[in-house]
Amino acid sequence: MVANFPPLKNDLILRAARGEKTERVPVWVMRQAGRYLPEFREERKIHQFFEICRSPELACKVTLQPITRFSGLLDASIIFSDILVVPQAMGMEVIMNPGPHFPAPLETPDDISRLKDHVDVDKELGYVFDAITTTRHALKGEVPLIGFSGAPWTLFAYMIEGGSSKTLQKSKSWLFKYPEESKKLLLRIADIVVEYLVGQVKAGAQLLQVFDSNAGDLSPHDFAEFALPSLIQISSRLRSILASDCPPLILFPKGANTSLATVAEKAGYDVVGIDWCITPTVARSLVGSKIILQGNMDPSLLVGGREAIEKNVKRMCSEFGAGGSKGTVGWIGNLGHGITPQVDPEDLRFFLECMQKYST
Ligand SMILES: Cc1c2[nH]c(c1CCC(=O)O)Cc1[nH]c(c(CCC(=O)O)c1C)Cc1[nH]c(c(CCC(=O)O)c1C)Cc1[nH]c(c(C)c1CCC(=O)O)C2
Repeated sequence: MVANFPPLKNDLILRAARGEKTERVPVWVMRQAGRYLPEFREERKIHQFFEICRSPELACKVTLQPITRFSGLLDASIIFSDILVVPQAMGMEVIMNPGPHFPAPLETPDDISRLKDHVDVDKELGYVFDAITTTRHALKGEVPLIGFSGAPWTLFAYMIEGGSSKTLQKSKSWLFKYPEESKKLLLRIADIVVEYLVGQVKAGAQLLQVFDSNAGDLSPHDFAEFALPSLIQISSRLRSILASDCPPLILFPKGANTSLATVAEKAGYDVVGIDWCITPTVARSLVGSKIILQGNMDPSLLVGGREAIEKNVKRMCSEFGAGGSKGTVGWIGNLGHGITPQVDPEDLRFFLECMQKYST
C-alpha cells in the first residue's frame, strides 16, 4: 500500500458502504467530471480524451474539477478515465470521436488471437495507478477516491460491437453461437480486471465500482449464464487477494432490474447501483436488507427544471427511508446513470443541495 496520504475529512460514503448509519446520505454522480462542465470542455479543446486519461497530472486536474466547484456537496471523487482502457491494454485500438470507436473489432473467435497473450497490467495501465496516487494526494482528504473498471460483459460487448450499440446484435450472437469461446473470453477479461482493480487499490483507491452498463440487455437467464460468473470471479478474487485491505465494492448492473435478487445473493458486492426504471422500494425488496443501494434519479430530470428536481429528490429520499429521525442506513445517493453534457452545472448544484436538505 502507498502510505502517507492526507487524513480523510469526509468518510460518509465509506461508512454508508459498510452499512453504518450516517447523519445524511452521501452523494456522488456518475460522470461528474465531464462535458457538462465548461472547465472540462476547456481542457478538451487542448487535449484529446485519451491524452487526459494517460496523463496523471491532467487526469488529476479533471477529477478535481467537480470537487472544487461543488465543494462540500459531493461526498466522493471518481478517477477520470474510461472503461475502454482495458480493451486498449489487451491490444485493441480505441478512439473517441466523439463516442468510442474500435477500428478493428473482434468479428469471430479467430480474432481473439489478435489480443495479447499476456497483458502486463502495470506496464499497460500504470498511468491509471499514477493518476490515482497523484489525485489521492491532491484531494487532501476532502473526500474518498473511487477507482473503477468496466465489467467483462460490457467490455466484451464494446470489443465486438466496435462501439456503442442499441441492439448488441453482434455481441449477443457471439454468446449464442459461440458460448464456450464467449465464456472463456469473459473470464479472461475478468482476470485482467482483477489485476487492474488490485493495482488501483494499491495506488490509493478507497472504493471500487464495476460498471456493467450493458447488463440490462441480457435476459435474466443469459445474465446468470454469461455475465454473473465473471462478476463473481472479480469480487471473490479481490476479496481473497486484498483481504482486510479490500475496499467496499460497488456493482452497477445497469438495467438488470429483473436480476437484482440474483446479484444480491450471488455476485459478492457490498453496494448495488440501480437505474431509475425500478422504485427504491421494489429494489430493496429484491436485494434484502444487507445490500447497500446506490442511485437512482433519472439523469434527464437534471434538464427538467428545478421544481421537478426538488420533487423527485424528496420522493427518492422518502422511498429510500432517508431523513428525519430515522437517520439513514443503506443508501448512497446518485443518478441512475451518468450525467449528460446538456446539464447546466448550477442545476446539478441544486440537485446536490436538495439531497443534503432532504436526506438530513
Ligand atoms: C459505457 C462506458 C464508457 N465509459 C464509461 C462507461 C460506463 C458508465 C456508463 O455506462 O456511462 C465509464 C466512464 N467514462 C468516463 C468516466 C469518468 C469518471 C466519472 O466522472 O464518472 C467513467 C466512470 C469519462 C468519459 N467517457 C467519455 C466521456 C466524454 C467524451 C469526451 O470528453 O469527449 C467522458 C467524460 C466517452 C465515452 N466512454 C464510453 C462512452 C459510451 C462514451 C461516449 C459517451 C458520450 O458521448 O456521452 C464508454
